[in-house]
Amino acid sequence: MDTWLSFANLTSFTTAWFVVGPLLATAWRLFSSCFKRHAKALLQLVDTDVTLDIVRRDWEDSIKTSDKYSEVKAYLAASCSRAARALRAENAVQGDNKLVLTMRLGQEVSDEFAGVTLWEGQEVSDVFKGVTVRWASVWPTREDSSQCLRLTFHQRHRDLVVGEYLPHVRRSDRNALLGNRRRRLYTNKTNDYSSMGTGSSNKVWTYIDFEHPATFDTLAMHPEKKRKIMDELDEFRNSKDYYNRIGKPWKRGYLLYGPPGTGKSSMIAAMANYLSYDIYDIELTMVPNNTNLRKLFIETKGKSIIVIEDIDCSIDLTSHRRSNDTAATTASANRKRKRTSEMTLSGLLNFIDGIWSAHSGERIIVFTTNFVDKLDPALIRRGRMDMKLELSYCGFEAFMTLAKNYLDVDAHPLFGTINELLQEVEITPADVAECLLMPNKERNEHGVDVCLGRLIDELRKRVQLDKEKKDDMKRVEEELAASAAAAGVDAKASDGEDMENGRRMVDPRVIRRLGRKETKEGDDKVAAKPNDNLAANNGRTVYGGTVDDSSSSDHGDEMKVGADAEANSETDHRSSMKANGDLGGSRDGDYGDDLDYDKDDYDDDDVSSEYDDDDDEDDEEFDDDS
Ligand SMILES: Nc1ncnc2c1ncn2[C@@H]1O[C@H](COP(=O)(O)OP(=O)(O)OP(=O)(O)O)[C@@H](O)[C@H]1O
Repeated sequence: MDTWLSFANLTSFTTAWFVVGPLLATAWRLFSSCFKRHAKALLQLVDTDVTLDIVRRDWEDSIKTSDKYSEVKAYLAASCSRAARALRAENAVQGDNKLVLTMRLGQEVSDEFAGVTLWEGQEVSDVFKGVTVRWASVWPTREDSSQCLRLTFHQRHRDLVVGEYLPHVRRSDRNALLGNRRRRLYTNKTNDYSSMGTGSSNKVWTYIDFEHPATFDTLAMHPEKKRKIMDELDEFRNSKDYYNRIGKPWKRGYLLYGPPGTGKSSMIAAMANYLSYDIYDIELTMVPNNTNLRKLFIETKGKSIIVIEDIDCSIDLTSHRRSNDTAATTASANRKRKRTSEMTLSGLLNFIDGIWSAHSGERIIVFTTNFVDKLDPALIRRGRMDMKLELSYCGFEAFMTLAKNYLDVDAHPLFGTINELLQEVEITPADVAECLLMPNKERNEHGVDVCLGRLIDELRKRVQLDKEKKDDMKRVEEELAASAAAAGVDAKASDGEDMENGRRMVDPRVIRRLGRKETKEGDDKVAAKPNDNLAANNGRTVYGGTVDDSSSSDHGDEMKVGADAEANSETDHRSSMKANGDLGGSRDGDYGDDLDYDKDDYDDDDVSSEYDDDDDEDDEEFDDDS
């Protein structure tokens, strides 16, 4: 009976459970969803914070760290040393042994603004117009792959934070933010980074501290010119609104040109030190194509100087636009072109002032060259290169700066002599500086006299050599003219043309005739080559393509065979004159037969090995276009 009763109870309980269970479950579901809804509303009443993420990259496949991320990071880095526990030490400006502490990402940091700091453990808040905000650095997680700086603030301050605080952070001057952090000198990595991903390890630039001590004070140039450059730089850095108004990217282009040793690199260093900008020194020959160049430019930051030195050697800036101008193409240029990349002039121009140029705030682009005439006019046209600055030989004003820097003298009885000599000869500031360098052993009361005396000796030597060069030049011209007249060719027709860097080219027909050696008609291929590109340069008679200006201190009494100055097949100028001298007694119209070449110096093997290097275009260059 009991068993039956308990069985009946169990059955009714089970039945009841089957009926009541679902009802209970439904009721619970209703209750919990209702509770959750209200709990959420309740929570919102309690938790009033809003978070705003400043992400490192605006979208997944962005190739650039976003500007706002960099700006906020710089803003935070400036004040982190007071709050963050993980710091990074950077060198302070030169001469200052202190370290600049900046934030290491991954730490909660706080910021102080308007003089009030609320500090609570790791969380110090920035107070802006009485409103407190907090910052944190957030690393990517499995759910969210973006790295960001997270700003937390009360929701009722949303308008103030978004409308005023964030613009304030972004506007803050980076110089003030980074305090006296040392400037950086960036250079491009050598790898092909067009295929790189977007991770932070895939950086296209590497850098070192920029420690060049040149300033406008130490730069030797005319004070007025110097003042003008400094004024322009000041105007540029304060012209953000102006550039916005006229709809131009906030950038400025400088072309620095002049002979080696006249201070182009020193000028760039002085500009960077004056503006407190970083320098990005682009080695164009390491950039395989335009895609890589784009990546490089995009990864530069504002407040920087982008430098491309010796632009004429880095990229072929002439042939694309002047394919017919074969005469200006030299053998060495052709070789360099072979080495260079698929990067083009138009690719470069695109980054100077194309649609890619307008990013990341103010920047200065500087090109340097020793040969301004070689550059494509498109590259240096107005608007693209805002200022073309010639750095030239040392004048008296520039010398005075060097004397002050090197010898600490403002006046000296020898200055008058130096002034006179400087007007007679060309000497670079680098060469003057060399004379004024005072070794330890000379540092006594006569040291200044010794250095100035050394400079005067050097200047006098150059005056004498210049005179000799001019005499030689005159004689060569007379001899060429006489030879040409005898050959029935108008030597003046094309000579005097300034084909390259002031070098005088002589009518190729004269050259061909002068150079022909034991040749039959139509068979002058090898024999004519040594002389095909004879050029007279300041008294030097040069066979081949390029005159190396740096060898001008060799004072010109030389004859060279070869495509460029690296060719060391030099011989005494006098022997070349011998060849020319024999021309005078040559037979009518056939000077080649009478040429008395020194076989050792003009051995065919030497000649052909010189020319083997050249490509077809070189031959074109030497073609007689008559
Ligand atoms: N205008 C100048 N003022 C002060 N120093 C100078 C000047 N020009 C040259 N010098 C001295 O000569 C050295 C070489 O100068 P710098 O490298 O600036 O010349 P550059 O024109 O850039 O030469 P290059 O074309 O060969 O690169 C400098 O370290 C500096 O000591």
